[in-house]
Amino acid sequence: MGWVMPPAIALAGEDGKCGFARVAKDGRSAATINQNLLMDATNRKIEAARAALAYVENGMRLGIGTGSTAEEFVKLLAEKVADGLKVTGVPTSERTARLCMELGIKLSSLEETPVLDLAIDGADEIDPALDLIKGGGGALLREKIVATAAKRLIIIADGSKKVDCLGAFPLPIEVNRYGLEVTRLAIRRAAETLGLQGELTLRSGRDEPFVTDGGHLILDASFGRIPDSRALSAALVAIPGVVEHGLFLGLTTIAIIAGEDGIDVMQSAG
Ligand SMILES: O=C(CO)[C@H](O)[C@H](O)COP(=O)(O)O
Repeated sequence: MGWVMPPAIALAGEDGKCGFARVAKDGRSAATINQNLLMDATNRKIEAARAALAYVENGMRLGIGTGSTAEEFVKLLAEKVADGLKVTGVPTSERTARLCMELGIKLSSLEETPVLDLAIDGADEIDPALDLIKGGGGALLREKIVATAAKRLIIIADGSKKVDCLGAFPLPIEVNRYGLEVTRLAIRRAAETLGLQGELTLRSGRDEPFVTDGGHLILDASFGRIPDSRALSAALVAIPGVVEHGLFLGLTTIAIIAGEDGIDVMQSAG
């Protein structure tokens, strides 16, 4: 599951000051407004997913992402499949595989289908160069392998995912269980060398701690701002206990972002 949290809302209090109040000036409760914000975000995810469908052609080998936005895409894709579209999907997680199977989308594996025409996935953050933070749903390793197997990667998201600089969303780092504390220290040292500081939190889940489809753990790194994502990426992959990290650099072909003013389609310069 992605980090789908309603943003905290600042409502006008009785004294007219901006602050958190239980009832807005127009009488709507915070719960109602939060519900509406969630609905807006969901509708935008659906619109981005619908726009991505236009890139799917009959016979395609398709990488299928993980998370709430990717799931909206899966539901729309399943409708097209029911109408006769033929695609072969390669899922990026067990969760996505289950949904595809429930909805009748034919699946394959990367062993059988190592080259994909297109991958479609969500993201936690997207910067102006279309570099990403991914892995809020814990599927970053398979997502990155699938994205790399695909000739094109289309990212679908609602406008809240757009950032000027990556890093406000905690960076997921998938690590081996063995030597966890050694790896944590090595990540901290590597980050500090690059001027980055912040908590490295072991992700918890229904099973404690959260365990990825590959059987690994996730450390979420709250750096706040990552000015040089390429240097951080290189430093992280050099640490033996790091399996993969959620910086997706230079992989995105197109980002489809649904915001307040409609859909923005951004193409990578590369
Ligand atoms: O990287 C991911 C999963 O590992 C997701 O694509 C990312 O977390 C976005 O999720 P959502 O669409 O639910 O906001």
